[in-house]
Amino acid sequence: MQFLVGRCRSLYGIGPSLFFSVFINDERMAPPPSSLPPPARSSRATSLPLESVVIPSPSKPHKAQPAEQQKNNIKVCIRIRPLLPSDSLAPAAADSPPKRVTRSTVALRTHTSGLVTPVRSAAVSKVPVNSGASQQEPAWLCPTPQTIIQNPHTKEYTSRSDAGKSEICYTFDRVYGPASTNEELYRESVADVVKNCVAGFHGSVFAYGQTNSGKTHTMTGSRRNKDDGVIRLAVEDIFRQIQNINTNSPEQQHQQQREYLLRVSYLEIYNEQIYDLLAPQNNCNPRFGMNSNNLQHHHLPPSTAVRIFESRTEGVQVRGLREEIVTCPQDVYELLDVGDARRKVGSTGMNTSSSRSHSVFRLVLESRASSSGGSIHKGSNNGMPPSLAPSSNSSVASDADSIASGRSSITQSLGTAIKGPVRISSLSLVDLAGSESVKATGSTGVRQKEGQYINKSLLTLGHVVHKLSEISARAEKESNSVLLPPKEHIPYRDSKLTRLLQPSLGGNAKVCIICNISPASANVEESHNTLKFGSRAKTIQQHASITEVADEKTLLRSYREEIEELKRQLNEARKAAVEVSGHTPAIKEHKEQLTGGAPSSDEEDQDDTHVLVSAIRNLESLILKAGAKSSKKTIIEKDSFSVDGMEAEDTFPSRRSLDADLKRAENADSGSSDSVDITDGAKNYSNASPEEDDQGDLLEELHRIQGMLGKVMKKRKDKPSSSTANGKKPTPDRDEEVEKLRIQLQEQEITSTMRKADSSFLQSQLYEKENLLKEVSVFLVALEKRQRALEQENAQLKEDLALANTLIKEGDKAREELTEKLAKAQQH
Ligand SMILES: Nc1ncnc2c1ncn2[C@@H]1O[C@H](COP(=O)(O)OP(=O)(O)OP(=O)(O)O)[C@@H](O)[C@H]1O
Repeated sequence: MQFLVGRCRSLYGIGPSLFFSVFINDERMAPPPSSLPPPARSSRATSLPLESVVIPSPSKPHKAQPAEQQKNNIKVCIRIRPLLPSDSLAPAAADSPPKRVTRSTVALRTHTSGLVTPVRSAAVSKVPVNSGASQQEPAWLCPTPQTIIQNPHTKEYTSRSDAGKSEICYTFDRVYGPASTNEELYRESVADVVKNCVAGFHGSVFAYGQTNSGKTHTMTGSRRNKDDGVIRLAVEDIFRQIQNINTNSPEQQHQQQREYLLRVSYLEIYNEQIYDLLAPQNNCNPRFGMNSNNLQHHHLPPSTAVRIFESRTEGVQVRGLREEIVTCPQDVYELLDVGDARRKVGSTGMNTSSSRSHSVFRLVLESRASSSGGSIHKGSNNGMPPSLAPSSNSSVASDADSIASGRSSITQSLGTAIKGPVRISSLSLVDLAGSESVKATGSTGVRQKEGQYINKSLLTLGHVVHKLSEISARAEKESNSVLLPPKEHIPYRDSKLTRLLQPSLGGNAKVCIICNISPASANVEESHNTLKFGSRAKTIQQHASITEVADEKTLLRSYREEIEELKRQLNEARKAAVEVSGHTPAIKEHKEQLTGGAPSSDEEDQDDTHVLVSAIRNLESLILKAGAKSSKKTIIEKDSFSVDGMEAEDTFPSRRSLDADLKRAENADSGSSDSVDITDGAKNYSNASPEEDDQGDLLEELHRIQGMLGKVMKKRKDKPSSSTANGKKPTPDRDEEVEKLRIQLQEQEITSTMRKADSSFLQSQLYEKENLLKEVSVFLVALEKRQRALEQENAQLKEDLALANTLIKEGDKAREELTEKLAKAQQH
């Protein structure tokens, strides 16, 4: 299995028009590509739209899953946090007079699993329970791992609407008690969504609940206590799963070998504005020099506002949102640190570090079968294609040869693989801000305003869930499967939160909703609301399907093709150089005489080739071999990264080590003053605005290598012949002729390489312009139509006006006549 990664980030979107969703059972695989409908558009991969991140949108109505299966696509679990000392100090609790509730015959037992059960037979003395947190009883009991009931001792805290009911028992997929751990919750409730996501299904995990109920603790965990939250556990799990895919039996291995490309984004919705938590600002790009040590809140620039919009063809998109390509958990953790530090947090009367925004961390996985027939992995280099074999300094020529000879086998095997469908899935991990009452939090001013925005968006989420559950219930009643999108209006557009979550709630994702509740009796009413929300969400029926893209519009494929093209170019250049300068023994001999054994230009050329080979290897190294074990939470950064996966990469090389590797390859050639400025891209990158960055940093990477290729050619052209440099007379005509030929050839190579680079660049430009033109012409047509309609309206209005004027005149005349008549009559 391979793992395809990149060192640059990209803003990048793929419109659903280019997608098709293939309904398949969870266990079954998608139909073969041949049965897939043709792509809506096709173009070179390099001309991908780079300006927006597409939120996977609900698929078009398609054949429905059986209702039972649809229900299983949404899992709801409850988590009760432990009682905190602050619970007794919360304003709501403080507001209510301490009630002397006495225990009678029911005692509680907290099991090691966190389950809290009543022990009915126990004789318990009567003690007040609301006189302090330590003496408080939890307001909730979990008689079974799936049920939750309110502690009968806290009935007086129940709202009037629920008070009449004898015992409200809620049932969920799983209820976690106060002693439960993040890891346990992850393993039992979330891991399945993540597993499915690696298999190609979209997935979403939400933490929902009132403020101070433990959502952030669940999703983010506590670094201080080394207690990872769901997000980190999911990230680690995804990488582990990708690695482990190869550890199956050889037969399965053959079927399952896939390469993956992962990218992440992180946003927050604060006061109904979307902010990019990973946006680089003021040279503070997370990719350059940012590490967890300098992530003090006050050192970080604020996040950047981005825009959400929805088009009929492209679905929900976030324009300007940054996506980072990641190669190992460590990469993701660094980004998470950046985002978490930027997220808006404030102190309220209920929570000293209350999230003031909803956050959405999103991981997109592109994957495809890495070979068809497995030929890509067969060969002499431990089963790897020659181009992926490890190299040493002494094997420059053989490396280049490897690249050359590997070409045919790669293009053969990739020829089919590149054309194969690319599977795209996303995992959204959402930490919602908590609902809060002004009375309970005691918020004023900014905090109060934030609270209003939070409540409003959560209210809309509640409406959406309510509507969806109604639709599902009706469909079930009619024993129909739900067809999406439903015809009824669902108020997704009423808040940014629901617009963003639309694909997860009304789309085709597998969802896990974690409802966090507080154990404090003062919060019983809010907890009931949360449980009701969870119960409703549980009834939603949801499709889950794998999305596969048949055309070229994926980052994965675009990357692959560019690498192949680069290798081809290098191979051509090298072959030509060998033909001219190295392969005629007589010339070689003569040159040796002239140079007296000093390094010849051939050797220098070989050095250049080595630089190129290293550079290409760096690109190639973006294709990582997985399959080896990664030690838990310990991702070792390797200084030099071998691209041979069979040489046991015990871990994923981090983006930083890849960067360093590439830099080394670049620096190896830094002596020349006429060098193509290969660092420009990086400089521009760190200073560029997100919009500028949109223009394909990935391609920049590839073009950089192309630039290096050009540079080597140029150097060869400019370089005086080695014999001259050596102070020996370049007498023989033959040698001059050879030199001349060499120069001519190099010129041709340069021209051809540049042309190819230009052509690919121009092609992408052309495509963009064409698209723009299309949009403009559509707009113009609409405008013209509108103009014609307006002109017609205008003409009609003129006619009406003329008519009205005539009528007025006639009226005036009639009035005058009447006036005259009246005057006459009066005279008489
Ligand atoms: N399972 C748990 N174990 C220990 N402490 C917890 C647990 N869950 C929550 N807490 C603690 O409870 C407090 C509130 O948790 P947290 O900030 O995660 O709540 P929240 O629901 O995210 O609140 P808000 O919506 O205001 O951001 C924190 O001090 C946190 O450490």
